[in-house]
Formats: sequence, structure tokens, C-alpha cells
Amino acid sequence: MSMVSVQRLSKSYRRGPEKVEVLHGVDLEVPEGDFLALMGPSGSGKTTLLNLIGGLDLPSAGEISVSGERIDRMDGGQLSSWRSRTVGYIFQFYNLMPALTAQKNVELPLLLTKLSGSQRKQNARIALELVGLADRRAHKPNELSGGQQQRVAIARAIVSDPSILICDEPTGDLDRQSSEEIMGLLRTLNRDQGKTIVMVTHDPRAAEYASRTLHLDKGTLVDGGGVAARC
Ligand SMILES: Nc1ncnc2c1ncn2[C@@H]1O[C@H](COP(=O)(O)OP(=O)(O)OP(=O)(O)O)[C@@H](O)[C@H]1O
Repeated sequence: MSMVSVQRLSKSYRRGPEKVEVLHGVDLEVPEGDFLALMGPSGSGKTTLLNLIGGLDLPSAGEISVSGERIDRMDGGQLSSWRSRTVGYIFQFYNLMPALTAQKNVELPLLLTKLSGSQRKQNARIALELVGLADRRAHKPNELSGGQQQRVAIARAIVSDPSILICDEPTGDLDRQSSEEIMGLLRTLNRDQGKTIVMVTHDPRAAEYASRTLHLDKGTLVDGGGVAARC
């Protein structure tokens, strides 16, 4: 089954009188359980495509189904509820709340759910254990290394048990060793927890952890977006 199915997807932005065409009729299939790396030159549209798949932005034309739902037809409220049920986000700069402990940061997405306070605590503990940070629960972000902060961000992304993880340059701010640890963790989440992952990266070493890599250039997938296009 396809986790992501993208058809004839186009996106343009208006800048005053000017129209900037960023994606031109992209077709892409991401099967359930896939770990896809998206690469390509700066400005080729990688983040734009990722944000559309993650329901953070709406297309100008085309269709996007994720986890069996047509997200391009949703309004703001539906999209926000769909996002909290379906997607975990991991960004380059972690986006943790500086005043909150690791535990509280990981509990944050659960505030939108009906879980009780003690269930929220318990689920956040489990997520922090999964990323190997059980002993850093009470630390605030500035008391953690970059790699540890990214692991907290990954715990926060998986705490609601999403079916898909959307990662934008997850190792972009990390040294080589921390990058390898983070990529190893993402691979484990893919292989052992069955998470489908779509990741944008500039780093060929990070892309090696994915099961396949597709390349964007000037808003088009140069190797085609079908599952047969494996590298
Ligand atoms: N909100 C916006 N308004 C206008 N233009 C935008 C907007 N967001 C992105 N763009 C333009 O869309 C193009 C693609 O941007 P995008 O961030 O998707 O590229 P990218 O491949 O992820 O680049 P990078 O590797 O540098 O992050 C760029 O030319 C950018 O200037």
C-alpha cells in the first residue's frame, strides 16, 4: 500500500506581481515502510515538496494522499487534526521549547489528545527511552548536546505514534558522529517500528541510511517518482 501518493503536484508562490513556479507536476509514490531520501540543489523545491506531503502547506494544483487521506482537499482545521494524528516532524534546528525539560517537550504534542496527564507522562518516558535519553529527562535543551537535542525532537515526533516521519535536514546542524547516531536511530525507527520516512538531505552519508534516493532539480523529480526508481 502507498503511504504517500502524489499526482501532478504543482506549487507556485506569488511575490508581488511575479509568480514563482517551484514544483512542476511532480508524481511520487512512497510505499508503506519506505525510507526515502530527497536530494537536489539548493532551491530545487525539496522543502516545498516535503511540506506539502506533511500537510504544512497546500498545493497550487495536483493531488496528495497520505495514509489513505486526500490532504489537498482538507481545510485548515481538518489538516491540523490530520497532522497531529498522522505525521511526526523533525527539523534541522530541533525547535524545542527552551524553558521546558526534555520530558515536557516530548509531552507537548500529547496536550492536543484526550490522554490523561499520567498517560502523557508515561508515553513521553517510553519515547525518551526509545531514543536512549531516559537519563536526560529532566534536562533542558541548553543542557543537552546538539545530537541529544535532536534525539529529544525525534522522541517528540514519535510520541503520538505517527505513521510517517517527515525530516528536513535532520543532521544539517550536527557533527559527523552525532549525524551517524541520528541516522542510525531513524533507520531503527524505520526497520523496527515500521515508520515510513521521507527525508530531505544535502548529505550523501545521511542518504545512505535511506532505502532509496530521489533527486529534485528545478521542481521536477529527475529520476521519476515511481518505486522502481531505486538508487
Ligand atoms: N513562501 C515562499 N514565497 C516565495 N518563494 C518561495 C517561498 N518558499 C520557497 N520559495 C522559493 O521556492 C524555491 C524552492 O524552495 P525550497 O525551500 O523548497 O528549496 P530547497 O530545495 O529545499 O532548497 P535548500 O536546499 O536551499 O533548502 C526557492 O526558489 C524559494 O525561493
